Amino acid sequence: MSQASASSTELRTLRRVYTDAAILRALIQSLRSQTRPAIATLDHSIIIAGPYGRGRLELVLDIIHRLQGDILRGSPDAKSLLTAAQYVDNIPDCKIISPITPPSFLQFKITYSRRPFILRGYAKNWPALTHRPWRSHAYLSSVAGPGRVIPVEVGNDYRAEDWQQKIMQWDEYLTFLDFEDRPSSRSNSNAPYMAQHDLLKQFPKLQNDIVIPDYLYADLESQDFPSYQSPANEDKRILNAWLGPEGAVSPAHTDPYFNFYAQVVGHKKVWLAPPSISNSMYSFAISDEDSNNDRHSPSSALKNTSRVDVFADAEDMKQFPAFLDQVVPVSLTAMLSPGDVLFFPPGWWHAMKSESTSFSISMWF
Ligand SMILES: O=C(O)CCC(=O)C(=O)O
Ligand SMILES: [Fe+2]
Repeated sequence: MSQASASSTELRTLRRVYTDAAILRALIQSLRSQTRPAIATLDHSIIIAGPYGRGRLELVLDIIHRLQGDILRGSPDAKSLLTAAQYVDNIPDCKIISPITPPSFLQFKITYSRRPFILRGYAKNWPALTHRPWRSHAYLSSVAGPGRVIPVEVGNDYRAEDWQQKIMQWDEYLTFLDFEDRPSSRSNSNAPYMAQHDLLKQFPKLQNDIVIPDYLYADLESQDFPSYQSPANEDKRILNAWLGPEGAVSPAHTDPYFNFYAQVVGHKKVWLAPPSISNSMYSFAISDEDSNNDRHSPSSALKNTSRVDVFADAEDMKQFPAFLDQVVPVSLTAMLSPGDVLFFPPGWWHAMKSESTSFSISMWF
């Protein structure tokens, strides 16, 4: 190594140490309610150090955005800042999906709808997050009334052999989950997952608790997305609820719709990759072509689902070299907190993992 490159390595190390020290300092300041000094500390890391390090710019901007939200709301939300910070090294080699301020209807229609983005806190004033809280067991039980049943998924995730769908009592299901007003003493990570279910149709009172974003009426130019399909119902949109325990996973897959995905309760880790890398996703469709006589040949329902566990360590992904080479460098990730809304276009690969009891609403259009 030459003298010159040794010193540029040192410089990079210094910039990285400065950046990480600034992030830690800002978090401590925010915990002491020194919100403006915390923003200044983070700005220093941008001005002086770059900031340097994988995902650090996105993280610094995200924390600033949240701190500014705290100033506007007048209350520091140190917990959500810590969640963002803890997250940074969770999934290596992924960029963080940019959080942006809400675009205008036209900006969304013309440019923003082409790529994933996150609107932090966009849904924070929904009744579901304020006075009719979906984080309350008592409220969720009351909107249903007694005797109601719902479909749940049991087993690791829908690729596993022991995976099944069952119908169970809504009230019984709620007792498996930790809610703010009824913390359960037992670990709930083996509870079933109520995934992709039109709960709002079943319990219509819940429809008053959310607000459909205007963006859903943007009538997007879908020819740029070859896999796009218009939802085949009158509303031209499909709403689904996703309620599950910590650890509930949806493996990487694609859907043919645009998606606004709102996080209402708890935290959810999301992973995304663009349609262009589909050939490196080891989907079950490709495995069907490769092996003629696979007795576990999955049904065509899995052809848009990957065999790779995208949340696993790189070590466990060695059997999927094209994924490591082609997908990992372009994949994106984020942690959604209550009130955050994620957007992504049709054909984008996505996987989700609940970090706590989590309740989300997807809006396909
Ligand atoms: O929340 C999840 O587990 C998956 C959500 C999803 O796949 C979707 O909204 O299309
Ligand atoms: Fe999906």
